[in-house]
Amino acid sequence: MQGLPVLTAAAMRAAEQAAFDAGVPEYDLMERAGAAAAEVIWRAGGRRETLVLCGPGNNGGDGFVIARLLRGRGVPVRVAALGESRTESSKRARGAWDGPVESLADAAPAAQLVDALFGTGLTRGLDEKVAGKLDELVCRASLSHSIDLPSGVATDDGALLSPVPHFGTCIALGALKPAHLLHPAADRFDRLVCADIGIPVPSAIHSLAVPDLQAPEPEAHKYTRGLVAVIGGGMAGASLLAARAAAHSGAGSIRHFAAVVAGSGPDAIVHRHVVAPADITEAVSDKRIATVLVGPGLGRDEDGRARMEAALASGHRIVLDADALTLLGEKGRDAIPAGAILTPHEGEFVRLFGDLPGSKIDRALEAARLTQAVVIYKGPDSVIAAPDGRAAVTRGFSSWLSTAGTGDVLAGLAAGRLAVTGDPFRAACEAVWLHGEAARRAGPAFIADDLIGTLPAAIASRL
Ligand SMILES: NC(=O)C1=CN([C@@H]2O[C@H](COP(=O)(O)OP(=O)(O)OC[C@H]3O[C@@H](n4cnc5c(N)ncnc54)[C@H](OP(=O)(O)O)[C@@H]3O)[C@@H](O)[C@H]2O)[C@@H](O)CC1
Ligand SMILES: [K+]
Repeated sequence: MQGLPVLTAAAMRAAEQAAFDAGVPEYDLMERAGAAAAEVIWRAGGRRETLVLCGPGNNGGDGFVIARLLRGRGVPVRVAALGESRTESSKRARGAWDGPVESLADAAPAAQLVDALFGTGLTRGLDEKVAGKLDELVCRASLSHSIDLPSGVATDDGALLSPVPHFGTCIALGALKPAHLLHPAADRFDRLVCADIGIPVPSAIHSLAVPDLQAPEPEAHKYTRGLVAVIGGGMAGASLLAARAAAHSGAGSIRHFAAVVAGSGPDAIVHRHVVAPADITEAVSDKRIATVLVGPGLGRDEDGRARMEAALASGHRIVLDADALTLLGEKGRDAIPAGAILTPHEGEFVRLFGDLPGSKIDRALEAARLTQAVVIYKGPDSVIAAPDGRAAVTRGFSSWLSTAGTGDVLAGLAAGRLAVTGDPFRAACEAVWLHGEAARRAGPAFIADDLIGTLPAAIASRL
């Protein structure tokens, strides 16, 4: 279950170099990249009048190849360049274009715009005039495509180095780059297409794959399918929401221990009103428990702390969320057991790990390495990172997920899938995907409870 590989600029250059070393002529790669991108543009735009903007590097070289191939298909194409071509391959591609080359500053808009100004070689923001001209031309086109990356984004962390217009399509070449998935760059285009350029692109980082799920074995019973214990505190609504998500995750049996009496929940969940933290110890001593979830509705007081300690001491596989993460931030992350799943949002992440350097992917991977836990670093671009260096990054999930209680649902799903699979990274990836798919099916303006209702259909779609 792998998504598309994600490579940094340096990793992509290394993959290209390996191809050159294996005998692939350098210019061939540019022709392949240009041909793959031209195909995508042709399918979208047909014979629409097209303006291709070409920068000084190899991204610009791709642009010249695209222009030539589209013209060969009868598309009326104009080319506008930002200065001279500086690399050998881009000079060759420019030489093979036998039409005129306008200057970018003077270029008039066209119905279709192709941005081949800068790709992975961009090291600083675009000049104000260039950024302004690009914005104008993109806004005046009815179709716009950025080649490899929208010009102005930082390849490796998704930052905007200068203002970047909003493109219709981004055509990634050879592999995804972090900026295709990480915000704010990932929000600068609607549609993402990854064009194959025929070279191996090895990476431990992928876009989040659509999972393959299995129905229970014929001999399965409620314990073999996984018993999840959800430990709540004084705010039983949050832990009940998590328990309900776990109950619809595929796990076989759910127990919910809250310090206060929860509102009505499905009778299939065993609810127990457990007030004294010592009684939590007894409640989680059942050897049949596959996974413990602690955090949603826990509270950050002494009582919450004692309940979390009891959960940690149980020795079961554990998912730590919400208040448990904040309490661990105070207690020290050494208390996190190896093999746990952590589900921090931005604030909880910083409280636990401080200001780690690098992209969101780098930070998630470092957090996973430090704790030997699987980290679901939540946000519009959630990153799931494993201690062994694997990571999966989401794209395009519903922005309606930014509502109260959805984190509790995700935590319950993670606990449920961990109980089913016994594999923290796989469970975390499946949970995040199911959460996003349940949200897609719930449509706009849903509340967290609605996700419980769409979960069975989300699961059914992957059986
Ligand atoms: N390698 C391959 O074979 C293949 C690569 N492929 C393609 O190559 C792309 C990477 O190409 P690339 O490395 O040449 O970098 P690119 O993004 O074109 O720009 C670098 C140039 O821009 C300049 N520059 C930077 N910032 C600037 C600024 N703000 N304002 C002005 N100038 C600025 C910088 O100059 P310098 O920083 O040295 O001053 C340099 O001249 C990649 O995304 C993909 O599209 C595909 O064809 C597949 C085969
Ligand atoms: K570009």
